[in-house]
Amino acid sequence: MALDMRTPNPVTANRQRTLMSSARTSASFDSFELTCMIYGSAHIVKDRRAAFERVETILGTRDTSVLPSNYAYTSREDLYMQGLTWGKAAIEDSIQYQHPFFDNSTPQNSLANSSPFGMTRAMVELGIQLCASEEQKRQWLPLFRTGKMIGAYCQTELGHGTFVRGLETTATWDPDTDEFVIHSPTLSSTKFWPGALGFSCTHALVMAQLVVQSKTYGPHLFMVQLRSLEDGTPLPGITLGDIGPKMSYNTTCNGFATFDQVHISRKAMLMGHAKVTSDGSYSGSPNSKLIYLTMLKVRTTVVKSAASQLAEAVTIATRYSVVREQGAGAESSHSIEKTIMWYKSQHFRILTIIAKAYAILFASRTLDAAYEGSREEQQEGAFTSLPYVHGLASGIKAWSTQIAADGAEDARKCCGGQGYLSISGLPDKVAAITALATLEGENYALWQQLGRYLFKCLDRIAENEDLDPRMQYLADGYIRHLDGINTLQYISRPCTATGHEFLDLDVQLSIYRHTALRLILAAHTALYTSEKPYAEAWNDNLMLTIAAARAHNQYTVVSSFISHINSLPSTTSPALKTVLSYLSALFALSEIINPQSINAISYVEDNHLSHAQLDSIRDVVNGLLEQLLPESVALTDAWDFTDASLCSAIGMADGDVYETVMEWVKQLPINRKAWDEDGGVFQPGWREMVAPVLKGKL
Ligand SMILES: Cc1cc2nc3c(=O)[nH]c(=O)nc-3n(C[C@H](O)[C@H](O)[C@H](O)COP(=O)(O)OP(=O)(O)OC[C@H]3O[C@@H](n4cnc5c(N)ncnc54)[C@H](O)[C@@H]3O)c2cc1C
Repeated sequence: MALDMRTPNPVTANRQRTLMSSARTSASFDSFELTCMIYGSAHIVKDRRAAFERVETILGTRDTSVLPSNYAYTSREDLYMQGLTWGKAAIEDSIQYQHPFFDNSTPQNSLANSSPFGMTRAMVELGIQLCASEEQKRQWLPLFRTGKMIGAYCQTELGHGTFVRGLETTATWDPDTDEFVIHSPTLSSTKFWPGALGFSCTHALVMAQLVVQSKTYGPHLFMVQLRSLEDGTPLPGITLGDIGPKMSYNTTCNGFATFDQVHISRKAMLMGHAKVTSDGSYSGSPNSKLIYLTMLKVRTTVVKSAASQLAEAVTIATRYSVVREQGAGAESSHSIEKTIMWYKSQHFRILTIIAKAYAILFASRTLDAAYEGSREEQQEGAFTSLPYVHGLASGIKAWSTQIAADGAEDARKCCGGQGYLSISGLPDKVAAITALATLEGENYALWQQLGRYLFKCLDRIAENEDLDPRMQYLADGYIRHLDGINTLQYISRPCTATGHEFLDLDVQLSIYRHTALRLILAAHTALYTSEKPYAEAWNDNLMLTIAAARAHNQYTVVSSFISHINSLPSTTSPALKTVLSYLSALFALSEIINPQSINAISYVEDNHLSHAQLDSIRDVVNGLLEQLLPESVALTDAWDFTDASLCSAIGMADGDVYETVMEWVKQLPINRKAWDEDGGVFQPGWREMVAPVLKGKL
């Protein structure tokens, strides 16, 4: 007997479709207006939709009744070939139609480096733009932009990731040939992890220790050809391979590379900042941090990706939650089943995750603006705002990727058993988001970088020196005492708000400001009053430093959310403004009362908020949840994800969960073989393993 594989996706109304439709129509605002706000304009939304439609049509993924191939064919080789297939479709579309939609993210809304072609745009072209000379840009950019060269960004080694200065690969200038020799001197210097390095790229930007006339100048970037452009084989002296299956990102070939005395032209060193001339003289970069500009810029992209990937996960969970029904148990008066969204715990989890996705989106805009401002300043040869931007990017990247990973995992749990199915799309999305906490600056290293910047600000305040204007709240927050080592003092003003006053944005900001000022000074004092050597004192106080950095970041993020809402264009509809301001308040207040938020305890540990005030905040949050419940589906629809890109049997826009789950499950190769060939049982397993057990032939 064969399973019916051709069940069409029913278009007739079923209960789930009806529930979805009413959840969607309950919104008070037009989700398209929010879509335009997310992506920039109606024109961009139209072009973006067209790009997705073209690529999804080529890939054949728009027919959602067909089981997506990534759930059917899952070997290492299969997944890599699928990544090549959709990566090729995306890059060809971008080149033909000259658009940026797949520059930093894939047709599945994942970060572009999960495509074998993705590193070219996302990091290599960027590295060239930021670190190469004008001549080098003219030479390389057109080749990468037209697909004539495919890139990887090779920094991490088997032995070193976070500690970039500890990289061991060397680039030694050879005076006899006026070339650099790229070499891997140890096993631990093997380049390990770079996306596309395994089998897809032709060239790589390689981070190596520059050695000129026996002097080491630290890590610099070099353009190295790795493979023959004719047949893809590695060039002499270079060994390349794949690093194997990963939690996610299996559609690309993260790889390893070793170099055995590989000669490259001197002009292959990226010489936009530091230079080596033909007589072996070295001139350094005007600012030592410029070598890391590519990573800084990519961090801004990672933050945007964290927002959209979290939005993807919560879109699936929201859609499932408004169509999935469960009763509350025999002892409950709710004998009639309710959609799971009705239960307050689900309602709280889903809506706070939605709020976090928007908080990250708006924080990313603040970061982008600061980054662009700093770039303009750098074009004029000034670097004064670079430390601020570096601190800002460190905090927002570490925070956003952590809450996106935690939020996506909770969104998955919100879908119960079905969320554990691969075909829900959630396991892979959760695993992909988790990588963001590690790549482009490991989060715990980044918290420390922000902490270091904050302490420098406090030192400047103590010395009565100017701060970046965006850090003025620190200068305003402390009183200077000119005697003793602890020269700064924070005078705390207790929070006096009650009831609905917590909806006041200034009240919310003042709570966050108080906590930041208190924790930054506490960490600074602990560090500077320690009698241990600095490195030991730093390590002893690391958790205080991280708490301080997190508190400052929370203040920045809440300020950014509020200021974006305050500066919405005058054309924004009142309904949308209201919904976004509720969302901002939900974000700010739920972080304080939710015991699962990392910082929750810091808002109450000094009694700045009393027990009664916490109860008031809980009431206000409950009110916000009620207001926002009818908006849930529209708030996630606004991200404009296609069904094909969500690739989720339980997250279809039309709510058709059960039909899709069963259609896809029936098409799994293991079921097809069992039903089409073996009479409803998987014969190899039954014959060789189950039957002998049954027949006692152990
Ligand atoms: C999906 C993915 C794609 C990647 N793509 C690329 C790529 O294209 N190119 C590339 O070059 N690399 C790539 N990487 C590698 C990535 O950049 C590194 O994994 C990252 O920099 C972290 O380094 P590590 O793995 O050596 O971790 P480690 O530095 O060994 O960190 C391990 C643990 O030690 C802790 N730790 C380390 N140092 C400190 C410290 N000073 N203080 C406190 N705690 C510390 C960290 O917090 C972490 O918990 C990729 C990684 C992933 C997961």
